[in-house]
Amino acid sequence: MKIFSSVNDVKDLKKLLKEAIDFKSNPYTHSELGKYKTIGLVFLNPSLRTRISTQRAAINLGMDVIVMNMDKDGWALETRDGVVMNGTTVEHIREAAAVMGTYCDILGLRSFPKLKDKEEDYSEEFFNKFVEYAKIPVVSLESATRHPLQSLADLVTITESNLVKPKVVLSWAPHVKPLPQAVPNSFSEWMCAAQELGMVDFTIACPPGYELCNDFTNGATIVHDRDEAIKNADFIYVKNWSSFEKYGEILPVEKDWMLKTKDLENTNNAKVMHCLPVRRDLELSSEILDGPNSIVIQQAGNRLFSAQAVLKNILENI
Ligand SMILES: NCCC[C@H](NC(=O)CCC(=O)O)C(=O)O
Ligand SMILES: NC(=O)OP(=O)(O)O
Repeated sequence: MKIFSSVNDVKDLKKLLKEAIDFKSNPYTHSELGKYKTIGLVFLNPSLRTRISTQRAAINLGMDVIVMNMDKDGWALETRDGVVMNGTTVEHIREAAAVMGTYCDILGLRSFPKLKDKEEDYSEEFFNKFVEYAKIPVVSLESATRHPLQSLADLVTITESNLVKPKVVLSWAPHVKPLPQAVPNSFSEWMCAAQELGMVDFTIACPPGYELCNDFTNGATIVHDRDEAIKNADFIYVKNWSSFEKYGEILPVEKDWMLKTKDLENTNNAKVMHCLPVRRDLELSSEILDGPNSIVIQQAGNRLFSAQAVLKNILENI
């Protein structure tokens, strides 16, 4: 593996899952693999889980880690070609990515979408340019349209339950801010791939107008009635996202979509997931987060072993 930006970069999904699960019981089996290798983690947006789990994953593999908070500590980046840089941007991504590529063996990049221009965000222009100019392996730490390290950890969490073909429901949740579609797109893409392998049964529940881009939902059952969708569910993945159709907008929603304990009555005692950070009692009720059905901490814990499996695969190819 040279680039990790989506499920399409994974040759053998079941093998990668097994590697992640194996690292959970034996984190130091490859502690020499990354000796004298350095990963640079470049953040254009905030992060808690991705930052720390990827650092720890690299350390477990014997790597050195450099973190660059580009948004706070770097020069303002220009991404457009052919412009005279007489405004606020100081350094072009052509030089910035190329230079970081000479200092590191692997780079990780977090860059959220701007949510203004659908075409610009969905072309993954920023991530792709970074890959092109860095000229070394790059791992997505969440890009404009996907969050593959999160989705791998999500699939690890579902797989380690050992349920046979569990019913998994991605359930839209309310929020006060327009959030990216990256997490739900990516979760859906990975669940659709897992469904093709017979591993899960996958449904998306969202209010009308909140349907995700078709490119990510191939094979998913899509419904607008949340209560119907979660009947007999084994896992409910709660997440807010802004509208794809009316790009980046928050649309009026009739019903109360925040999941509460009583909503779990007709489920198969569903485990509740969320990528975090979560806004309590806005996106998800505290009674669920603090109750026995929440597995959000276990899910976040699996970020470490998922990142480790991905870095192992990249290190084996450089
Ligand atoms: N990396 C995990 C999710 C990141 C982002 N959440 C946020 O921006 C939350 C912001 C807030 O709640 O104000 C998202 O949903 O894509
Ligand atoms: N879930 C997740 O990616 O969290 P951070 O944004 O804190 O990294």
